Amino acid sequence: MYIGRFVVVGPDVGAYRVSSRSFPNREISTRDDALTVGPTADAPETDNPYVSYNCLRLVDTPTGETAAFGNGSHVDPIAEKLELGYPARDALAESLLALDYEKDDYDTPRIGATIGADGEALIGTVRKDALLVETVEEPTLVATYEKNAPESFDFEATTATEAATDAYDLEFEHAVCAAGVARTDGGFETALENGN
Ligand SMILES: NC(=O)c1ncn([C@@H]2O[C@H](COP(=O)(O)O)[C@@H](O)[C@H]2O)c1NC=O
Repeated sequence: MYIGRFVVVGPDVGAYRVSSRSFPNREISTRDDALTVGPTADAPETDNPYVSYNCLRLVDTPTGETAAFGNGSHVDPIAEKLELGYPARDALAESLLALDYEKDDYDTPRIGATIGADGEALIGTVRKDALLVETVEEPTLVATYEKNAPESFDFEATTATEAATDAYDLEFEHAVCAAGVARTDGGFETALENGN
């Protein structure tokens, strides 16, 4: 089954996977406190505005360090609102709604998630027909296609590295790269899996 990009979160560990039929020549790289999706050196040029972006950011908020991740440029305003002290629900809902679903051939939804220092985790999506933002108590997945509403998901990773590799290895078609994040006693850890 092809479900496109997806996030899994719950509550202490999260992952974001790029699956792509159209733009497989991409990888995740680390830049300061962000993980960034971009083209590999051999990727054909594209003017598609939706394929390069920060997919994960760690930010200091008034309630402690928080992770924000998702499938596009909305990750930045989510992170910035968290830094300003917005509740995660509001940061997700306002940023998803402001940027809205992508204006491409598929009306691709935006998806995102947060994990706070206090263990609070949320997941959300904006589709052409809905805005959904939920608190997560157990591992939960939302994807751009097919599984386009948050659903409980069996995800046993406990570290950032496991989260990235487990997400990358899931059977959903056209895996390209994945990011993982985990809350530890010493703060957040991140990891990436580019399949090479
Ligand atoms: N975030 C991404 O990595 C991303 N990759 C592709 N898209 C969008 O989704 C469309 C379909 O891509 P695909 O056939 O690879 O699922 C692309 O034309 C592009 O507009 C993306 N946008 C949202 O998921």
